[in-house]
Amino acid sequence: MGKRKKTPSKSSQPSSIKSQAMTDANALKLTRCHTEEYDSQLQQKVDAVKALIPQAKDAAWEVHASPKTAFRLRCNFQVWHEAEGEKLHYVMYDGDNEKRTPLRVVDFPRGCAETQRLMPLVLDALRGDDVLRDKCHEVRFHTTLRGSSVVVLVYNRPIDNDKNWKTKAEKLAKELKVVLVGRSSKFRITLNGDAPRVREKLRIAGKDVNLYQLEGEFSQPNGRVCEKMVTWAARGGVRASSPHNAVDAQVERTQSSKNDLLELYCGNGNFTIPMSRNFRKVLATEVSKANTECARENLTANQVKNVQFARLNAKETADALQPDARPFKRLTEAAVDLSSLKLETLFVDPPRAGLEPAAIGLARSFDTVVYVSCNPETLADDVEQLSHTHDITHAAVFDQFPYTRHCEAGVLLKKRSGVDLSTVPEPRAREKKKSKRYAGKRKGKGKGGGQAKKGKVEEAASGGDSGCAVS
Ligand SMILES: C[S@@+](CC[C@H](N)C(=O)[O-])C[C@H]1O[C@@H](n2cnc3c(N)ncnc32)[C@H](O)[C@@H]1O
Repeated sequence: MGKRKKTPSKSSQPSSIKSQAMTDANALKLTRCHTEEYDSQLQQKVDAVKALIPQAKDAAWEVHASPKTAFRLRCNFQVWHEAEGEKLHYVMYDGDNEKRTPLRVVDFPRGCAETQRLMPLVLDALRGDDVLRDKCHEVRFHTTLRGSSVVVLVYNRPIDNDKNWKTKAEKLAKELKVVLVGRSSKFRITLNGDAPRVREKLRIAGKDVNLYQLEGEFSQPNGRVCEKMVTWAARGGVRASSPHNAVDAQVERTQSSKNDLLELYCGNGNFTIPMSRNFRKVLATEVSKANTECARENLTANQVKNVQFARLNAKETADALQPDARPFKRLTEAAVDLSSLKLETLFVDPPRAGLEPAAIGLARSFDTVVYVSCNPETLADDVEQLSHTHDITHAAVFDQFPYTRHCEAGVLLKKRSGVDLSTVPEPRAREKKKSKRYAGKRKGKGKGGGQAKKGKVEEAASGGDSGCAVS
C-alpha cells in the first residue's frame, strides 16, 4: 500500500483553489440539463450565427438539435482531495468566474450513459485505494456511441516505475471493462487494451462508419450531432428529408461528382471516410502524426480505397499545391501524385482559430467549399474573406454544445463565375483577440501531466469547447 497523506500535497492541488469553498449549487448550472430551456437557447444561438453571417441570408438554412441529455462523449474533471485523504470529489470550474471557484460535481447528466456509469465507480476506486488516489489530479472520460471507453487517470507524481500502481490500475480497468490510460509528466501507459483508443460507429446517410478515436487527440465530443454534421457535409449541405428538388441539387453538387476532394484538418478521417463516397479520389491532410496514422487505420477498417492521407499542415498543403511547389517528402512517402488529382471541392473543419491566410487563398481557387466550424466568429470572418469569390448556398447550425453559448456551424460556398482573382484583396491574418460571444475563457498553465489544466477542465467539462484543445 502506498503512503497515505492526510492533506493534499502542494503539487497535487492547484494553489488557486485551495482557499476557496466548493459550491455545489453553482456547479448545477454547468452540469444540469435544463431541458425546458433547450429550445429557446438553441434559437438564440441560431439567431446569433445568422447575425454573424449576413452573407448567408439567402442560403438554405438547417438547424440540427442535440439530444437534450446524455450527449457528451468526452469530459475531464479535476479531482479535489479534501483534508482527509480518501475524501475526494470531481470538480470543475465556472468559466465566467474570475476567481475560478472549484465547483463540486455530484453527477453529470450531460455525459453519455457510459460516462455516468463510470464516474462514481472511478471515484470510489480512488477513494478506496491509497496508491491509485495518490496525487491523481484529473480523471478524463472518452466514450463512444457504441459504448467503448477510455478512462484516463492523470497524476502529479511519476507512475512509470510504480508496479503497485500498475497492478491496481490494471485490475480496475478489467473490473470497469475499459481501456485505462495512466498519465504523468512525459509518461503514458495503456492498460487493458492494445492502444489508447476507443471504437466508434457512426450512422451516416444510411451506412455505418467504423472509426478508431485516439485518447488525447481530437474527436467530436457530441456523437449524435457529429452524425448530423457529417451527413450534412457528405450530402453537400442538404438534409435527407429536404424536398426532392433540393436533394437533386445536392446530387448535382457532390454525389455524382467525378472530381476530387481536398480536405484540410481531417483529424482521424471522421468526415473524410463518409464524404469519400461522393468523389473519385480524396486527398486529406492533417497536422497530427498520430491522427494521420489513425485515419489510415480507419480507411482500412471501412475498406475505403480512394483516399490518401498525408501529414501536412494547412499551409504546407496550400504550398504543395502551388504550380511551382517544391516536392514534399511526406506527400511522396504517402504515394500522393498531385498531378493525378482534379481537386474541385474543398472541405475544411479547422480548429477554433479558423483558416489561416494560406488556406483562405487556397479556398478561393475551389469551385465548392464546404466549411464546418466550431467557432462561428472565425467562420464569419473567413466567410467575409471568401465572399469576394464565393456565395453561400447552404448553411447550418449544429448544437454540439447544449446549455453553453457554443455551437458548430457549417456553410456551403459556390464560386461565382468570372471572378478575376487578381482583383481580390490578399488573404489577411486574423487579429488575435478574445472572442466575446462564443469563446470560453482560457486560463491555467496547461502543462502536460503536471499542474492541472484548468482551462481545459473547464471547457471540456462544461461543454464549452470543440474538444480541439484536449491534448
Ligand atoms: C476541429 S478538428 C477537426 C478534425 C476532424 N474533421 C474531425 O471531425 O474529427 C481540427 C483538426 O485540425 C488539426 N489541425 C490543427 N491545426 C492544424 C493546421 N495548422 N493544419 C492542419 N491541421 C491542423 C487538429 O489536429 C485537428 O485534428
